[in-house]
Amino acid sequence: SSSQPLQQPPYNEHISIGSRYYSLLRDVEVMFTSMFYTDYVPLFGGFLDKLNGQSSMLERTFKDLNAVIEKIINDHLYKSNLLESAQNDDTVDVLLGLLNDSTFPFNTMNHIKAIMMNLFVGANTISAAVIWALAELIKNPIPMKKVQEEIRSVAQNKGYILEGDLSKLKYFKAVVKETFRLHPLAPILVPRETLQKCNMQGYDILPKTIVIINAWAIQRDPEYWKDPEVFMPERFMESSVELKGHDVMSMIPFGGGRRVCPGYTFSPVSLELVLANLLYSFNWELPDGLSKEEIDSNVLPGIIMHNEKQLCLIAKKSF
Ligand code: HEM
Repeated sequence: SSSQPLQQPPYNEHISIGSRYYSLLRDVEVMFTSMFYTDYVPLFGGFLDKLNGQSSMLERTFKDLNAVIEKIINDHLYKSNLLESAQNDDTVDVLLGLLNDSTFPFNTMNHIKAIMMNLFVGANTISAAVIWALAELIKNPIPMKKVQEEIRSVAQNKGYILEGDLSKLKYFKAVVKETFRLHPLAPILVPRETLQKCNMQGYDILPKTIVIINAWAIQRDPEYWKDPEVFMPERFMESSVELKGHDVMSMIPFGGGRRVCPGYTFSPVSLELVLANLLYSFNWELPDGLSKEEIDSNVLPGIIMHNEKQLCLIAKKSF
């Protein structure tokens, strides 16, 4: 990360967060999983990365990301000079409050920028999960009907679903799990390095070997899942399988162990609240001329699995 001091306003005026935000998110996601020759052939790889444009793409993406993060930080610093009360503090205000706090080990501006980058990349997961769930439900009208009936009977005429309602939505929770099973958002977990020699299925794995874990394949393994390609939330109704990654052989949408996704604690609730309210408030239909067979399950390149073609549905107010 950059060690340059933050710029004073007016700063980086060419960056309008609104216009660059979404394309930057995509570029950052792609960069995270791009292959760089220099990682494998340190001597000549840099030259090849320059030749194929990877290095300049990385530099440009980093520069823009840094500029967006600095703009957000500056806006917050400027705002907190105007407002004395901490009443409206958000995550960035809290992080800035830790600057130079000697009791906190990650207290420099670069640490704060790095934490913000993690949040920035993580933020796109919730919307991706909502879209996968809606795509599966529109393709499967029986689960769609069942889940909407359950949500509407719990919410009754209240007009919305609150966090406290979620624990009563057993079938809905099964829909969420089934969505994560078929569409793990980060299918190739964070790479691991072996500490000691081990043997897996007859293969000797030496210490310091990079191991890639394919959650997508694990969650569609016919040895653990009946009809693995079929969207069938019922499979989770009587099952003790959780999202947290205790069942490493069958279900790890948030990874597991020391590198488990730190968003695990709050992401499921955020996603469930958004999805449950969308299913409660609207009936969903395909636009004229589009059949459910045409809904795309292909994914874009990058660290998070997004549909290649945008999902386009018609929402009709249900009450
Ligand atoms: C539905 C939502 C999400 C899913 C399915 C998801 C999934 C994952 C997975 C599978 C990993 C790799 C874990 C491993 O290798 O064991 C991961 C890592 C990570 N996630 Fe998430 N994530 C989600 C939301 C978020 C959010 C909202 C944030 C940030 C606010 C976030 C931040 C991170 C970070 C920083 C890592 C890297 C952790 C490390 O390397 O130690 N994630 N996530």
